[in-house]
Amino acid sequence: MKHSVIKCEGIEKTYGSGDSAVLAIKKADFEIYSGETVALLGPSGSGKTTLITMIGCITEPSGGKLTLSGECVYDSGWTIPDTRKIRREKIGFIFQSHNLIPFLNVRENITLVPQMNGVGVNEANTKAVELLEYLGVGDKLEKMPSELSGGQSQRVAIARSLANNPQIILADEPTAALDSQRALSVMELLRSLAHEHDVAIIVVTHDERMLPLFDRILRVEDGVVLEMANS
Ligand SMILES: Nc1ncnc2c1ncn2[C@@H]1O[C@H](COP(=O)(O)OP(=O)(O)OP(=O)(O)O)[C@@H](O)[C@H]1O
Repeated sequence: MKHSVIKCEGIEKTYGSGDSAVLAIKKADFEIYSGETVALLGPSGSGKTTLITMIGCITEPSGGKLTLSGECVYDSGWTIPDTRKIRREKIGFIFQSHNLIPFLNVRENITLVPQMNGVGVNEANTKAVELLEYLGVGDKLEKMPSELSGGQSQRVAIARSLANNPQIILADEPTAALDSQRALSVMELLRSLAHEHDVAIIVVTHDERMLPLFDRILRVEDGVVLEMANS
């Protein structure tokens, strides 16, 4: 059954203060459920990165309330002692450039966070193999990031984001560096992941061709978050 994974109530963000203050996100109210894929659209500077980094407990909001999988994490201030713990346990991040650690091989890149969370080496390795196979790059386990193509790196980055069994995946233009065929297959993969594993996925994208693959579309205009009809 669907349950609420991300709940924003009047979440907002102002950078700076006084004359130089920038109101990057104006009181946003929305809820995202397990299994949903949500596109986050909007022009450059409209506030998309600010919004997903607040949801990812990286950027501290300036006000409102944020609840992740039923746990209130921000209510006019962080309500949890360690935001890193929430990130490690609940959230997977995928960035525009894959951000793999260059001096660790694929397996080590994927097992790093689970091991920090206390998962044993063998269990973490088994999971890494499983994920890479699921993502079609099972043969890259012992390769270094420099030996992978762009599409393969992005698949490994997706495997890494899934290694801690997150309830939420936040992706900032994950397909920007890929040609349209590979971009489409990465997006299809994310979509089936959401549906099969009940993960909520938010993807910042500028690519209109991807929109039919999303369940919902949110648009940020000048800091205002709006729900759009997905036709
Ligand atoms: N650390 C910061 N300090 C001050 N202002 C900031 C900071 N980060 C972002 N801003 C401002 O907040 C607004 C929203 O920025 P944000 O990066 O969230 O937009 P975006 O929609 O992600 O843009 P893009 O598509 O170009 O990445 C912009 O006016 C930006 O200049």
